[in-house]
Amino acid sequence: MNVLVIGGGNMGMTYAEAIAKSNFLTAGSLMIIDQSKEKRDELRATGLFEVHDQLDTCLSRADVVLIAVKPVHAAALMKEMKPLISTEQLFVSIMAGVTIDTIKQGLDAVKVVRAMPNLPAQVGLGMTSFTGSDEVSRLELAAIEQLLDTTGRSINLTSESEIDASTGISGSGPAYIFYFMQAMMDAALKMGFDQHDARLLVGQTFAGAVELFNESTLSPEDWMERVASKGGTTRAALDSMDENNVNALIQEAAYAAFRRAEELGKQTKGTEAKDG
Ligand SMILES: NC(=O)C1=CN([C@@H]2O[C@H](COP(=O)(O)OP(=O)(O)OC[C@H]3O[C@@H](n4cnc5c(N)ncnc54)[C@H](OP(=O)(O)O)[C@@H]3O)[C@@H](O)[C@H]2O)C=CC1
Ligand SMILES: O=C(O)[C@@H]1CCC=N1
Repeated sequence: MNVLVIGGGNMGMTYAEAIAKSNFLTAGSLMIIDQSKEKRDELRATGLFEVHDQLDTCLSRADVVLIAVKPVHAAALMKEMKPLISTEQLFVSIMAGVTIDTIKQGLDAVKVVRAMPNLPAQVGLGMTSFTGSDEVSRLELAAIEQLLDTTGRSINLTSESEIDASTGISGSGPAYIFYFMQAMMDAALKMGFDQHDARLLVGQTFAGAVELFNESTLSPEDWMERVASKGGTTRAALDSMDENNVNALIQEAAYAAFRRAEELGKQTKGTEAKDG
């Protein structure tokens, strides 16, 4: 199977590296293209894949095409791709919000998988949700699942609305964790720790808590109870968060991302995306 990744930014590069380092493809069957010369030089320096400057040297050779450009660039890219593709090819888009119908129409393609990965894919701990158009066979979907799993774990969802929802949880989610970490680091710095120690205290606390959660079937709430002694320090912190409605605010943030994914879907329908 020949795979072409279009867009060698954060996610495209991550996928290309993960696929190249896995045993999923035979040597020489992974190609990547980016519009920026600087990115192409960076990609060539890895020595892991064939790097292309032009679609006409690589697109028609690909069985699977992974589209990893920003939603705002989708329309222009699809216009460029359309004369070069065939209906046998399978297109996997990781663009937030951009719907399967938009891609089918934009490319005149039939086999489309829409996927939503996340950045921890860079360290093999990615979480990707995906769904395919009716024309994608079970066998093809299973092969795509294997491809996506080179970056971590995946979940096959049944509707695009669930893909938009998962964008608000796992796609954008790593940034919420970093937001929380930044707030904890800010507090540590205010308490007098230096940058190095604040980073260690926060990083190891997150790593430990996540490990406990993943190694058990307990809920986060159960774990909170195990940390909080009656009348103790943790209860003071948790009460403060509850009084300030932090849970509701985090949920609202996740919904904001979900709604933005839906908006991007509408904006990219048949026209150029406005932003994103
Ligand atoms: N970052 C993340 O955590 C996640 C991102 N995504 C999705 O992944 C996609 C990519 O995001 P990300 O990697 O962060 O974005 P980046 O901007 O880092 O990467 C996109 C790359 O594609 C290049 N590009 C744009 N148009 C073309 C074209 N026509 N042909 C070839 N290359 C092109 C861009 O070049 P230039 O810089 O010159 O524009 C850029 O190098 C987005 O659609 C996003 O929604 C999904 C989940 C998580
Ligand atoms: O912020 C974004 O639009 C992309 C999609 C999910 C994570 N990053």
